[in-house]
Amino acid sequence: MEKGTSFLFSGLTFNRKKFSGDFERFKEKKESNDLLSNEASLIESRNSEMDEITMPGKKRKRKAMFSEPVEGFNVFKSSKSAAVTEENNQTEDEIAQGKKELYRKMERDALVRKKHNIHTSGSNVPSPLQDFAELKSRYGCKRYLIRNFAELGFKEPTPIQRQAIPILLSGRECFACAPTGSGKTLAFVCPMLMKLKQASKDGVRAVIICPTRELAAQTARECKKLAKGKKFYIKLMTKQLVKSADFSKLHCDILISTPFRLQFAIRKRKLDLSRVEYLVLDESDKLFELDLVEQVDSVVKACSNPSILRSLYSATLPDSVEELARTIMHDAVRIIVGRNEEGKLLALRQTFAESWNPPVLVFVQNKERAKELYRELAFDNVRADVIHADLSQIQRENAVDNFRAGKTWVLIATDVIARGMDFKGVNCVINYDFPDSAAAYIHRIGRSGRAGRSGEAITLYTESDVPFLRNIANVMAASGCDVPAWIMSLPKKKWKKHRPQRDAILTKPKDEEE
Ligand SMILES: Nc1ncnc2c1ncn2[C@@H]1O[C@H](COP(=O)(O)OP(=O)(O)OP(=O)(O)O)[C@@H](O)[C@H]1O
Repeated sequence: MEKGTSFLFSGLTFNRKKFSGDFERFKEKKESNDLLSNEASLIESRNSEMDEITMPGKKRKRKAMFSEPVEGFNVFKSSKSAAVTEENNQTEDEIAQGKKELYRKMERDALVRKKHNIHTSGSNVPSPLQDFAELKSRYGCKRYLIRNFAELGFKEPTPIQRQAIPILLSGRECFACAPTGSGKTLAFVCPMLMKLKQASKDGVRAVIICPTRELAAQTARECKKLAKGKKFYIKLMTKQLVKSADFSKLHCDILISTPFRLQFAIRKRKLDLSRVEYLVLDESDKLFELDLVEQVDSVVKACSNPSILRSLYSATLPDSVEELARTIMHDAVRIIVGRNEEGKLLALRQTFAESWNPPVLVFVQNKERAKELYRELAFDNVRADVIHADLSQIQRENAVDNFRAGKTWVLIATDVIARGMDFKGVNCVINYDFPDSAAAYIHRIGRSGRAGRSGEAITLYTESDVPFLRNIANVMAASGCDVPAWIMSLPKKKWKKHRPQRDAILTKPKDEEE
């Protein structure tokens, strides 16, 4: 999955002739984009200064410089001294100053990305947000939105919000991979509200497609909360609406729907999506699965406005999704946030904060990780306990007794220590660390729903586990799970005790450790 293909969407292969229409429209957008603040415009104009400085008649040179992946400090790798020409009227000092400022900005951006574990690829990626206040200073964000963030208790943007919002506000398309619960909804709703500015009666202007009705309803609720105080027409495509609305008269700024209902409305009810300016595909990995992809495709086609801005969000980014994304997007930026271990902790926290059904048994790879996870959950007031090999037999038995008696709701364990222990009435098993064999997987999930009761099993995985996903797919399918098609199409791999080196389970930044 991680390809290190930093030149993805970089524009190196951009065919100007073929996409001349798009090229023109991006140019237009840039000129008419009145949301860009002074600072952003300054950056834009500086970039175009560099454009002129480095490349009169030498476009490749400029591309090499701006296509470099802006990650870590690699940004300076290919920065070459600029050629000075007679054609521009700048002095060498001015050019040097401009370059210096540009490098400073790139360094600042790289630091923010590094701190928040944001990885981007694509050309000329807009700077990530340092805080919500920048939305106002850089993009002229209206007060109601900032006020709503404060009322909802959002103090600072989450990593995906830091990077996706400026990209979309700069008129660029993006596809983003960020863990569950990382605030993706706000990441696409905020720029949408800012760009739409105010309610209009010009037909549907923005569409958000979600794979399930529940998610669509939740997104509509979030959207309304974020738009509070501003009269936008935000509509959820309910069964009622799809059957009875007169779509020719429907006032709708933002329409949120499943692909099925949208496709139905387009085909049978003459819903016109030709004016849609923003299209969001949420949970795109699910949307691109076989049973939905055709419906999604017809919606994407119906959104025929040539100036449309598309963005795509997902908690996983399998190659198949990335390939499909590429077919519908132009010069998009790829954002990957909080990959791996960090994402797992976030997902677990969200599960415990939202909907869960204790008692829950959580499996990790070794005793060190069991202790680390226990320390993290202890902060969240989750009634958790842990059993590991450093505890005495009595301590372990007490932990299990408390779990059985309902005094603790979450028990963290390793495979070894859990072997032979009877955990009756476990409602959910969470494989926090991917099992190291199919037998371990069966053993773990067999702990839930015993004696005829139904149970739930959640398995979290990171990139290093992906090659082994297929190995548990059959067991998942046999226990009634809907296994995504892309997992079924992976090759089976020999297990060889899959216990990868994982980052520690730790939310405290490393530089704060004593
Ligand atoms: N900047 C923020 N600060 C604090 N909380 C936030 C912020 N942005 C969003 N949230 C909250 O975080 C929670 C998760 O957000 P959201 O549902 O958008 O995540 P998600 O990435 O879309 O997850 P999922 O994949 O499950 O849909 C929500 O309760 C939301 O209100």
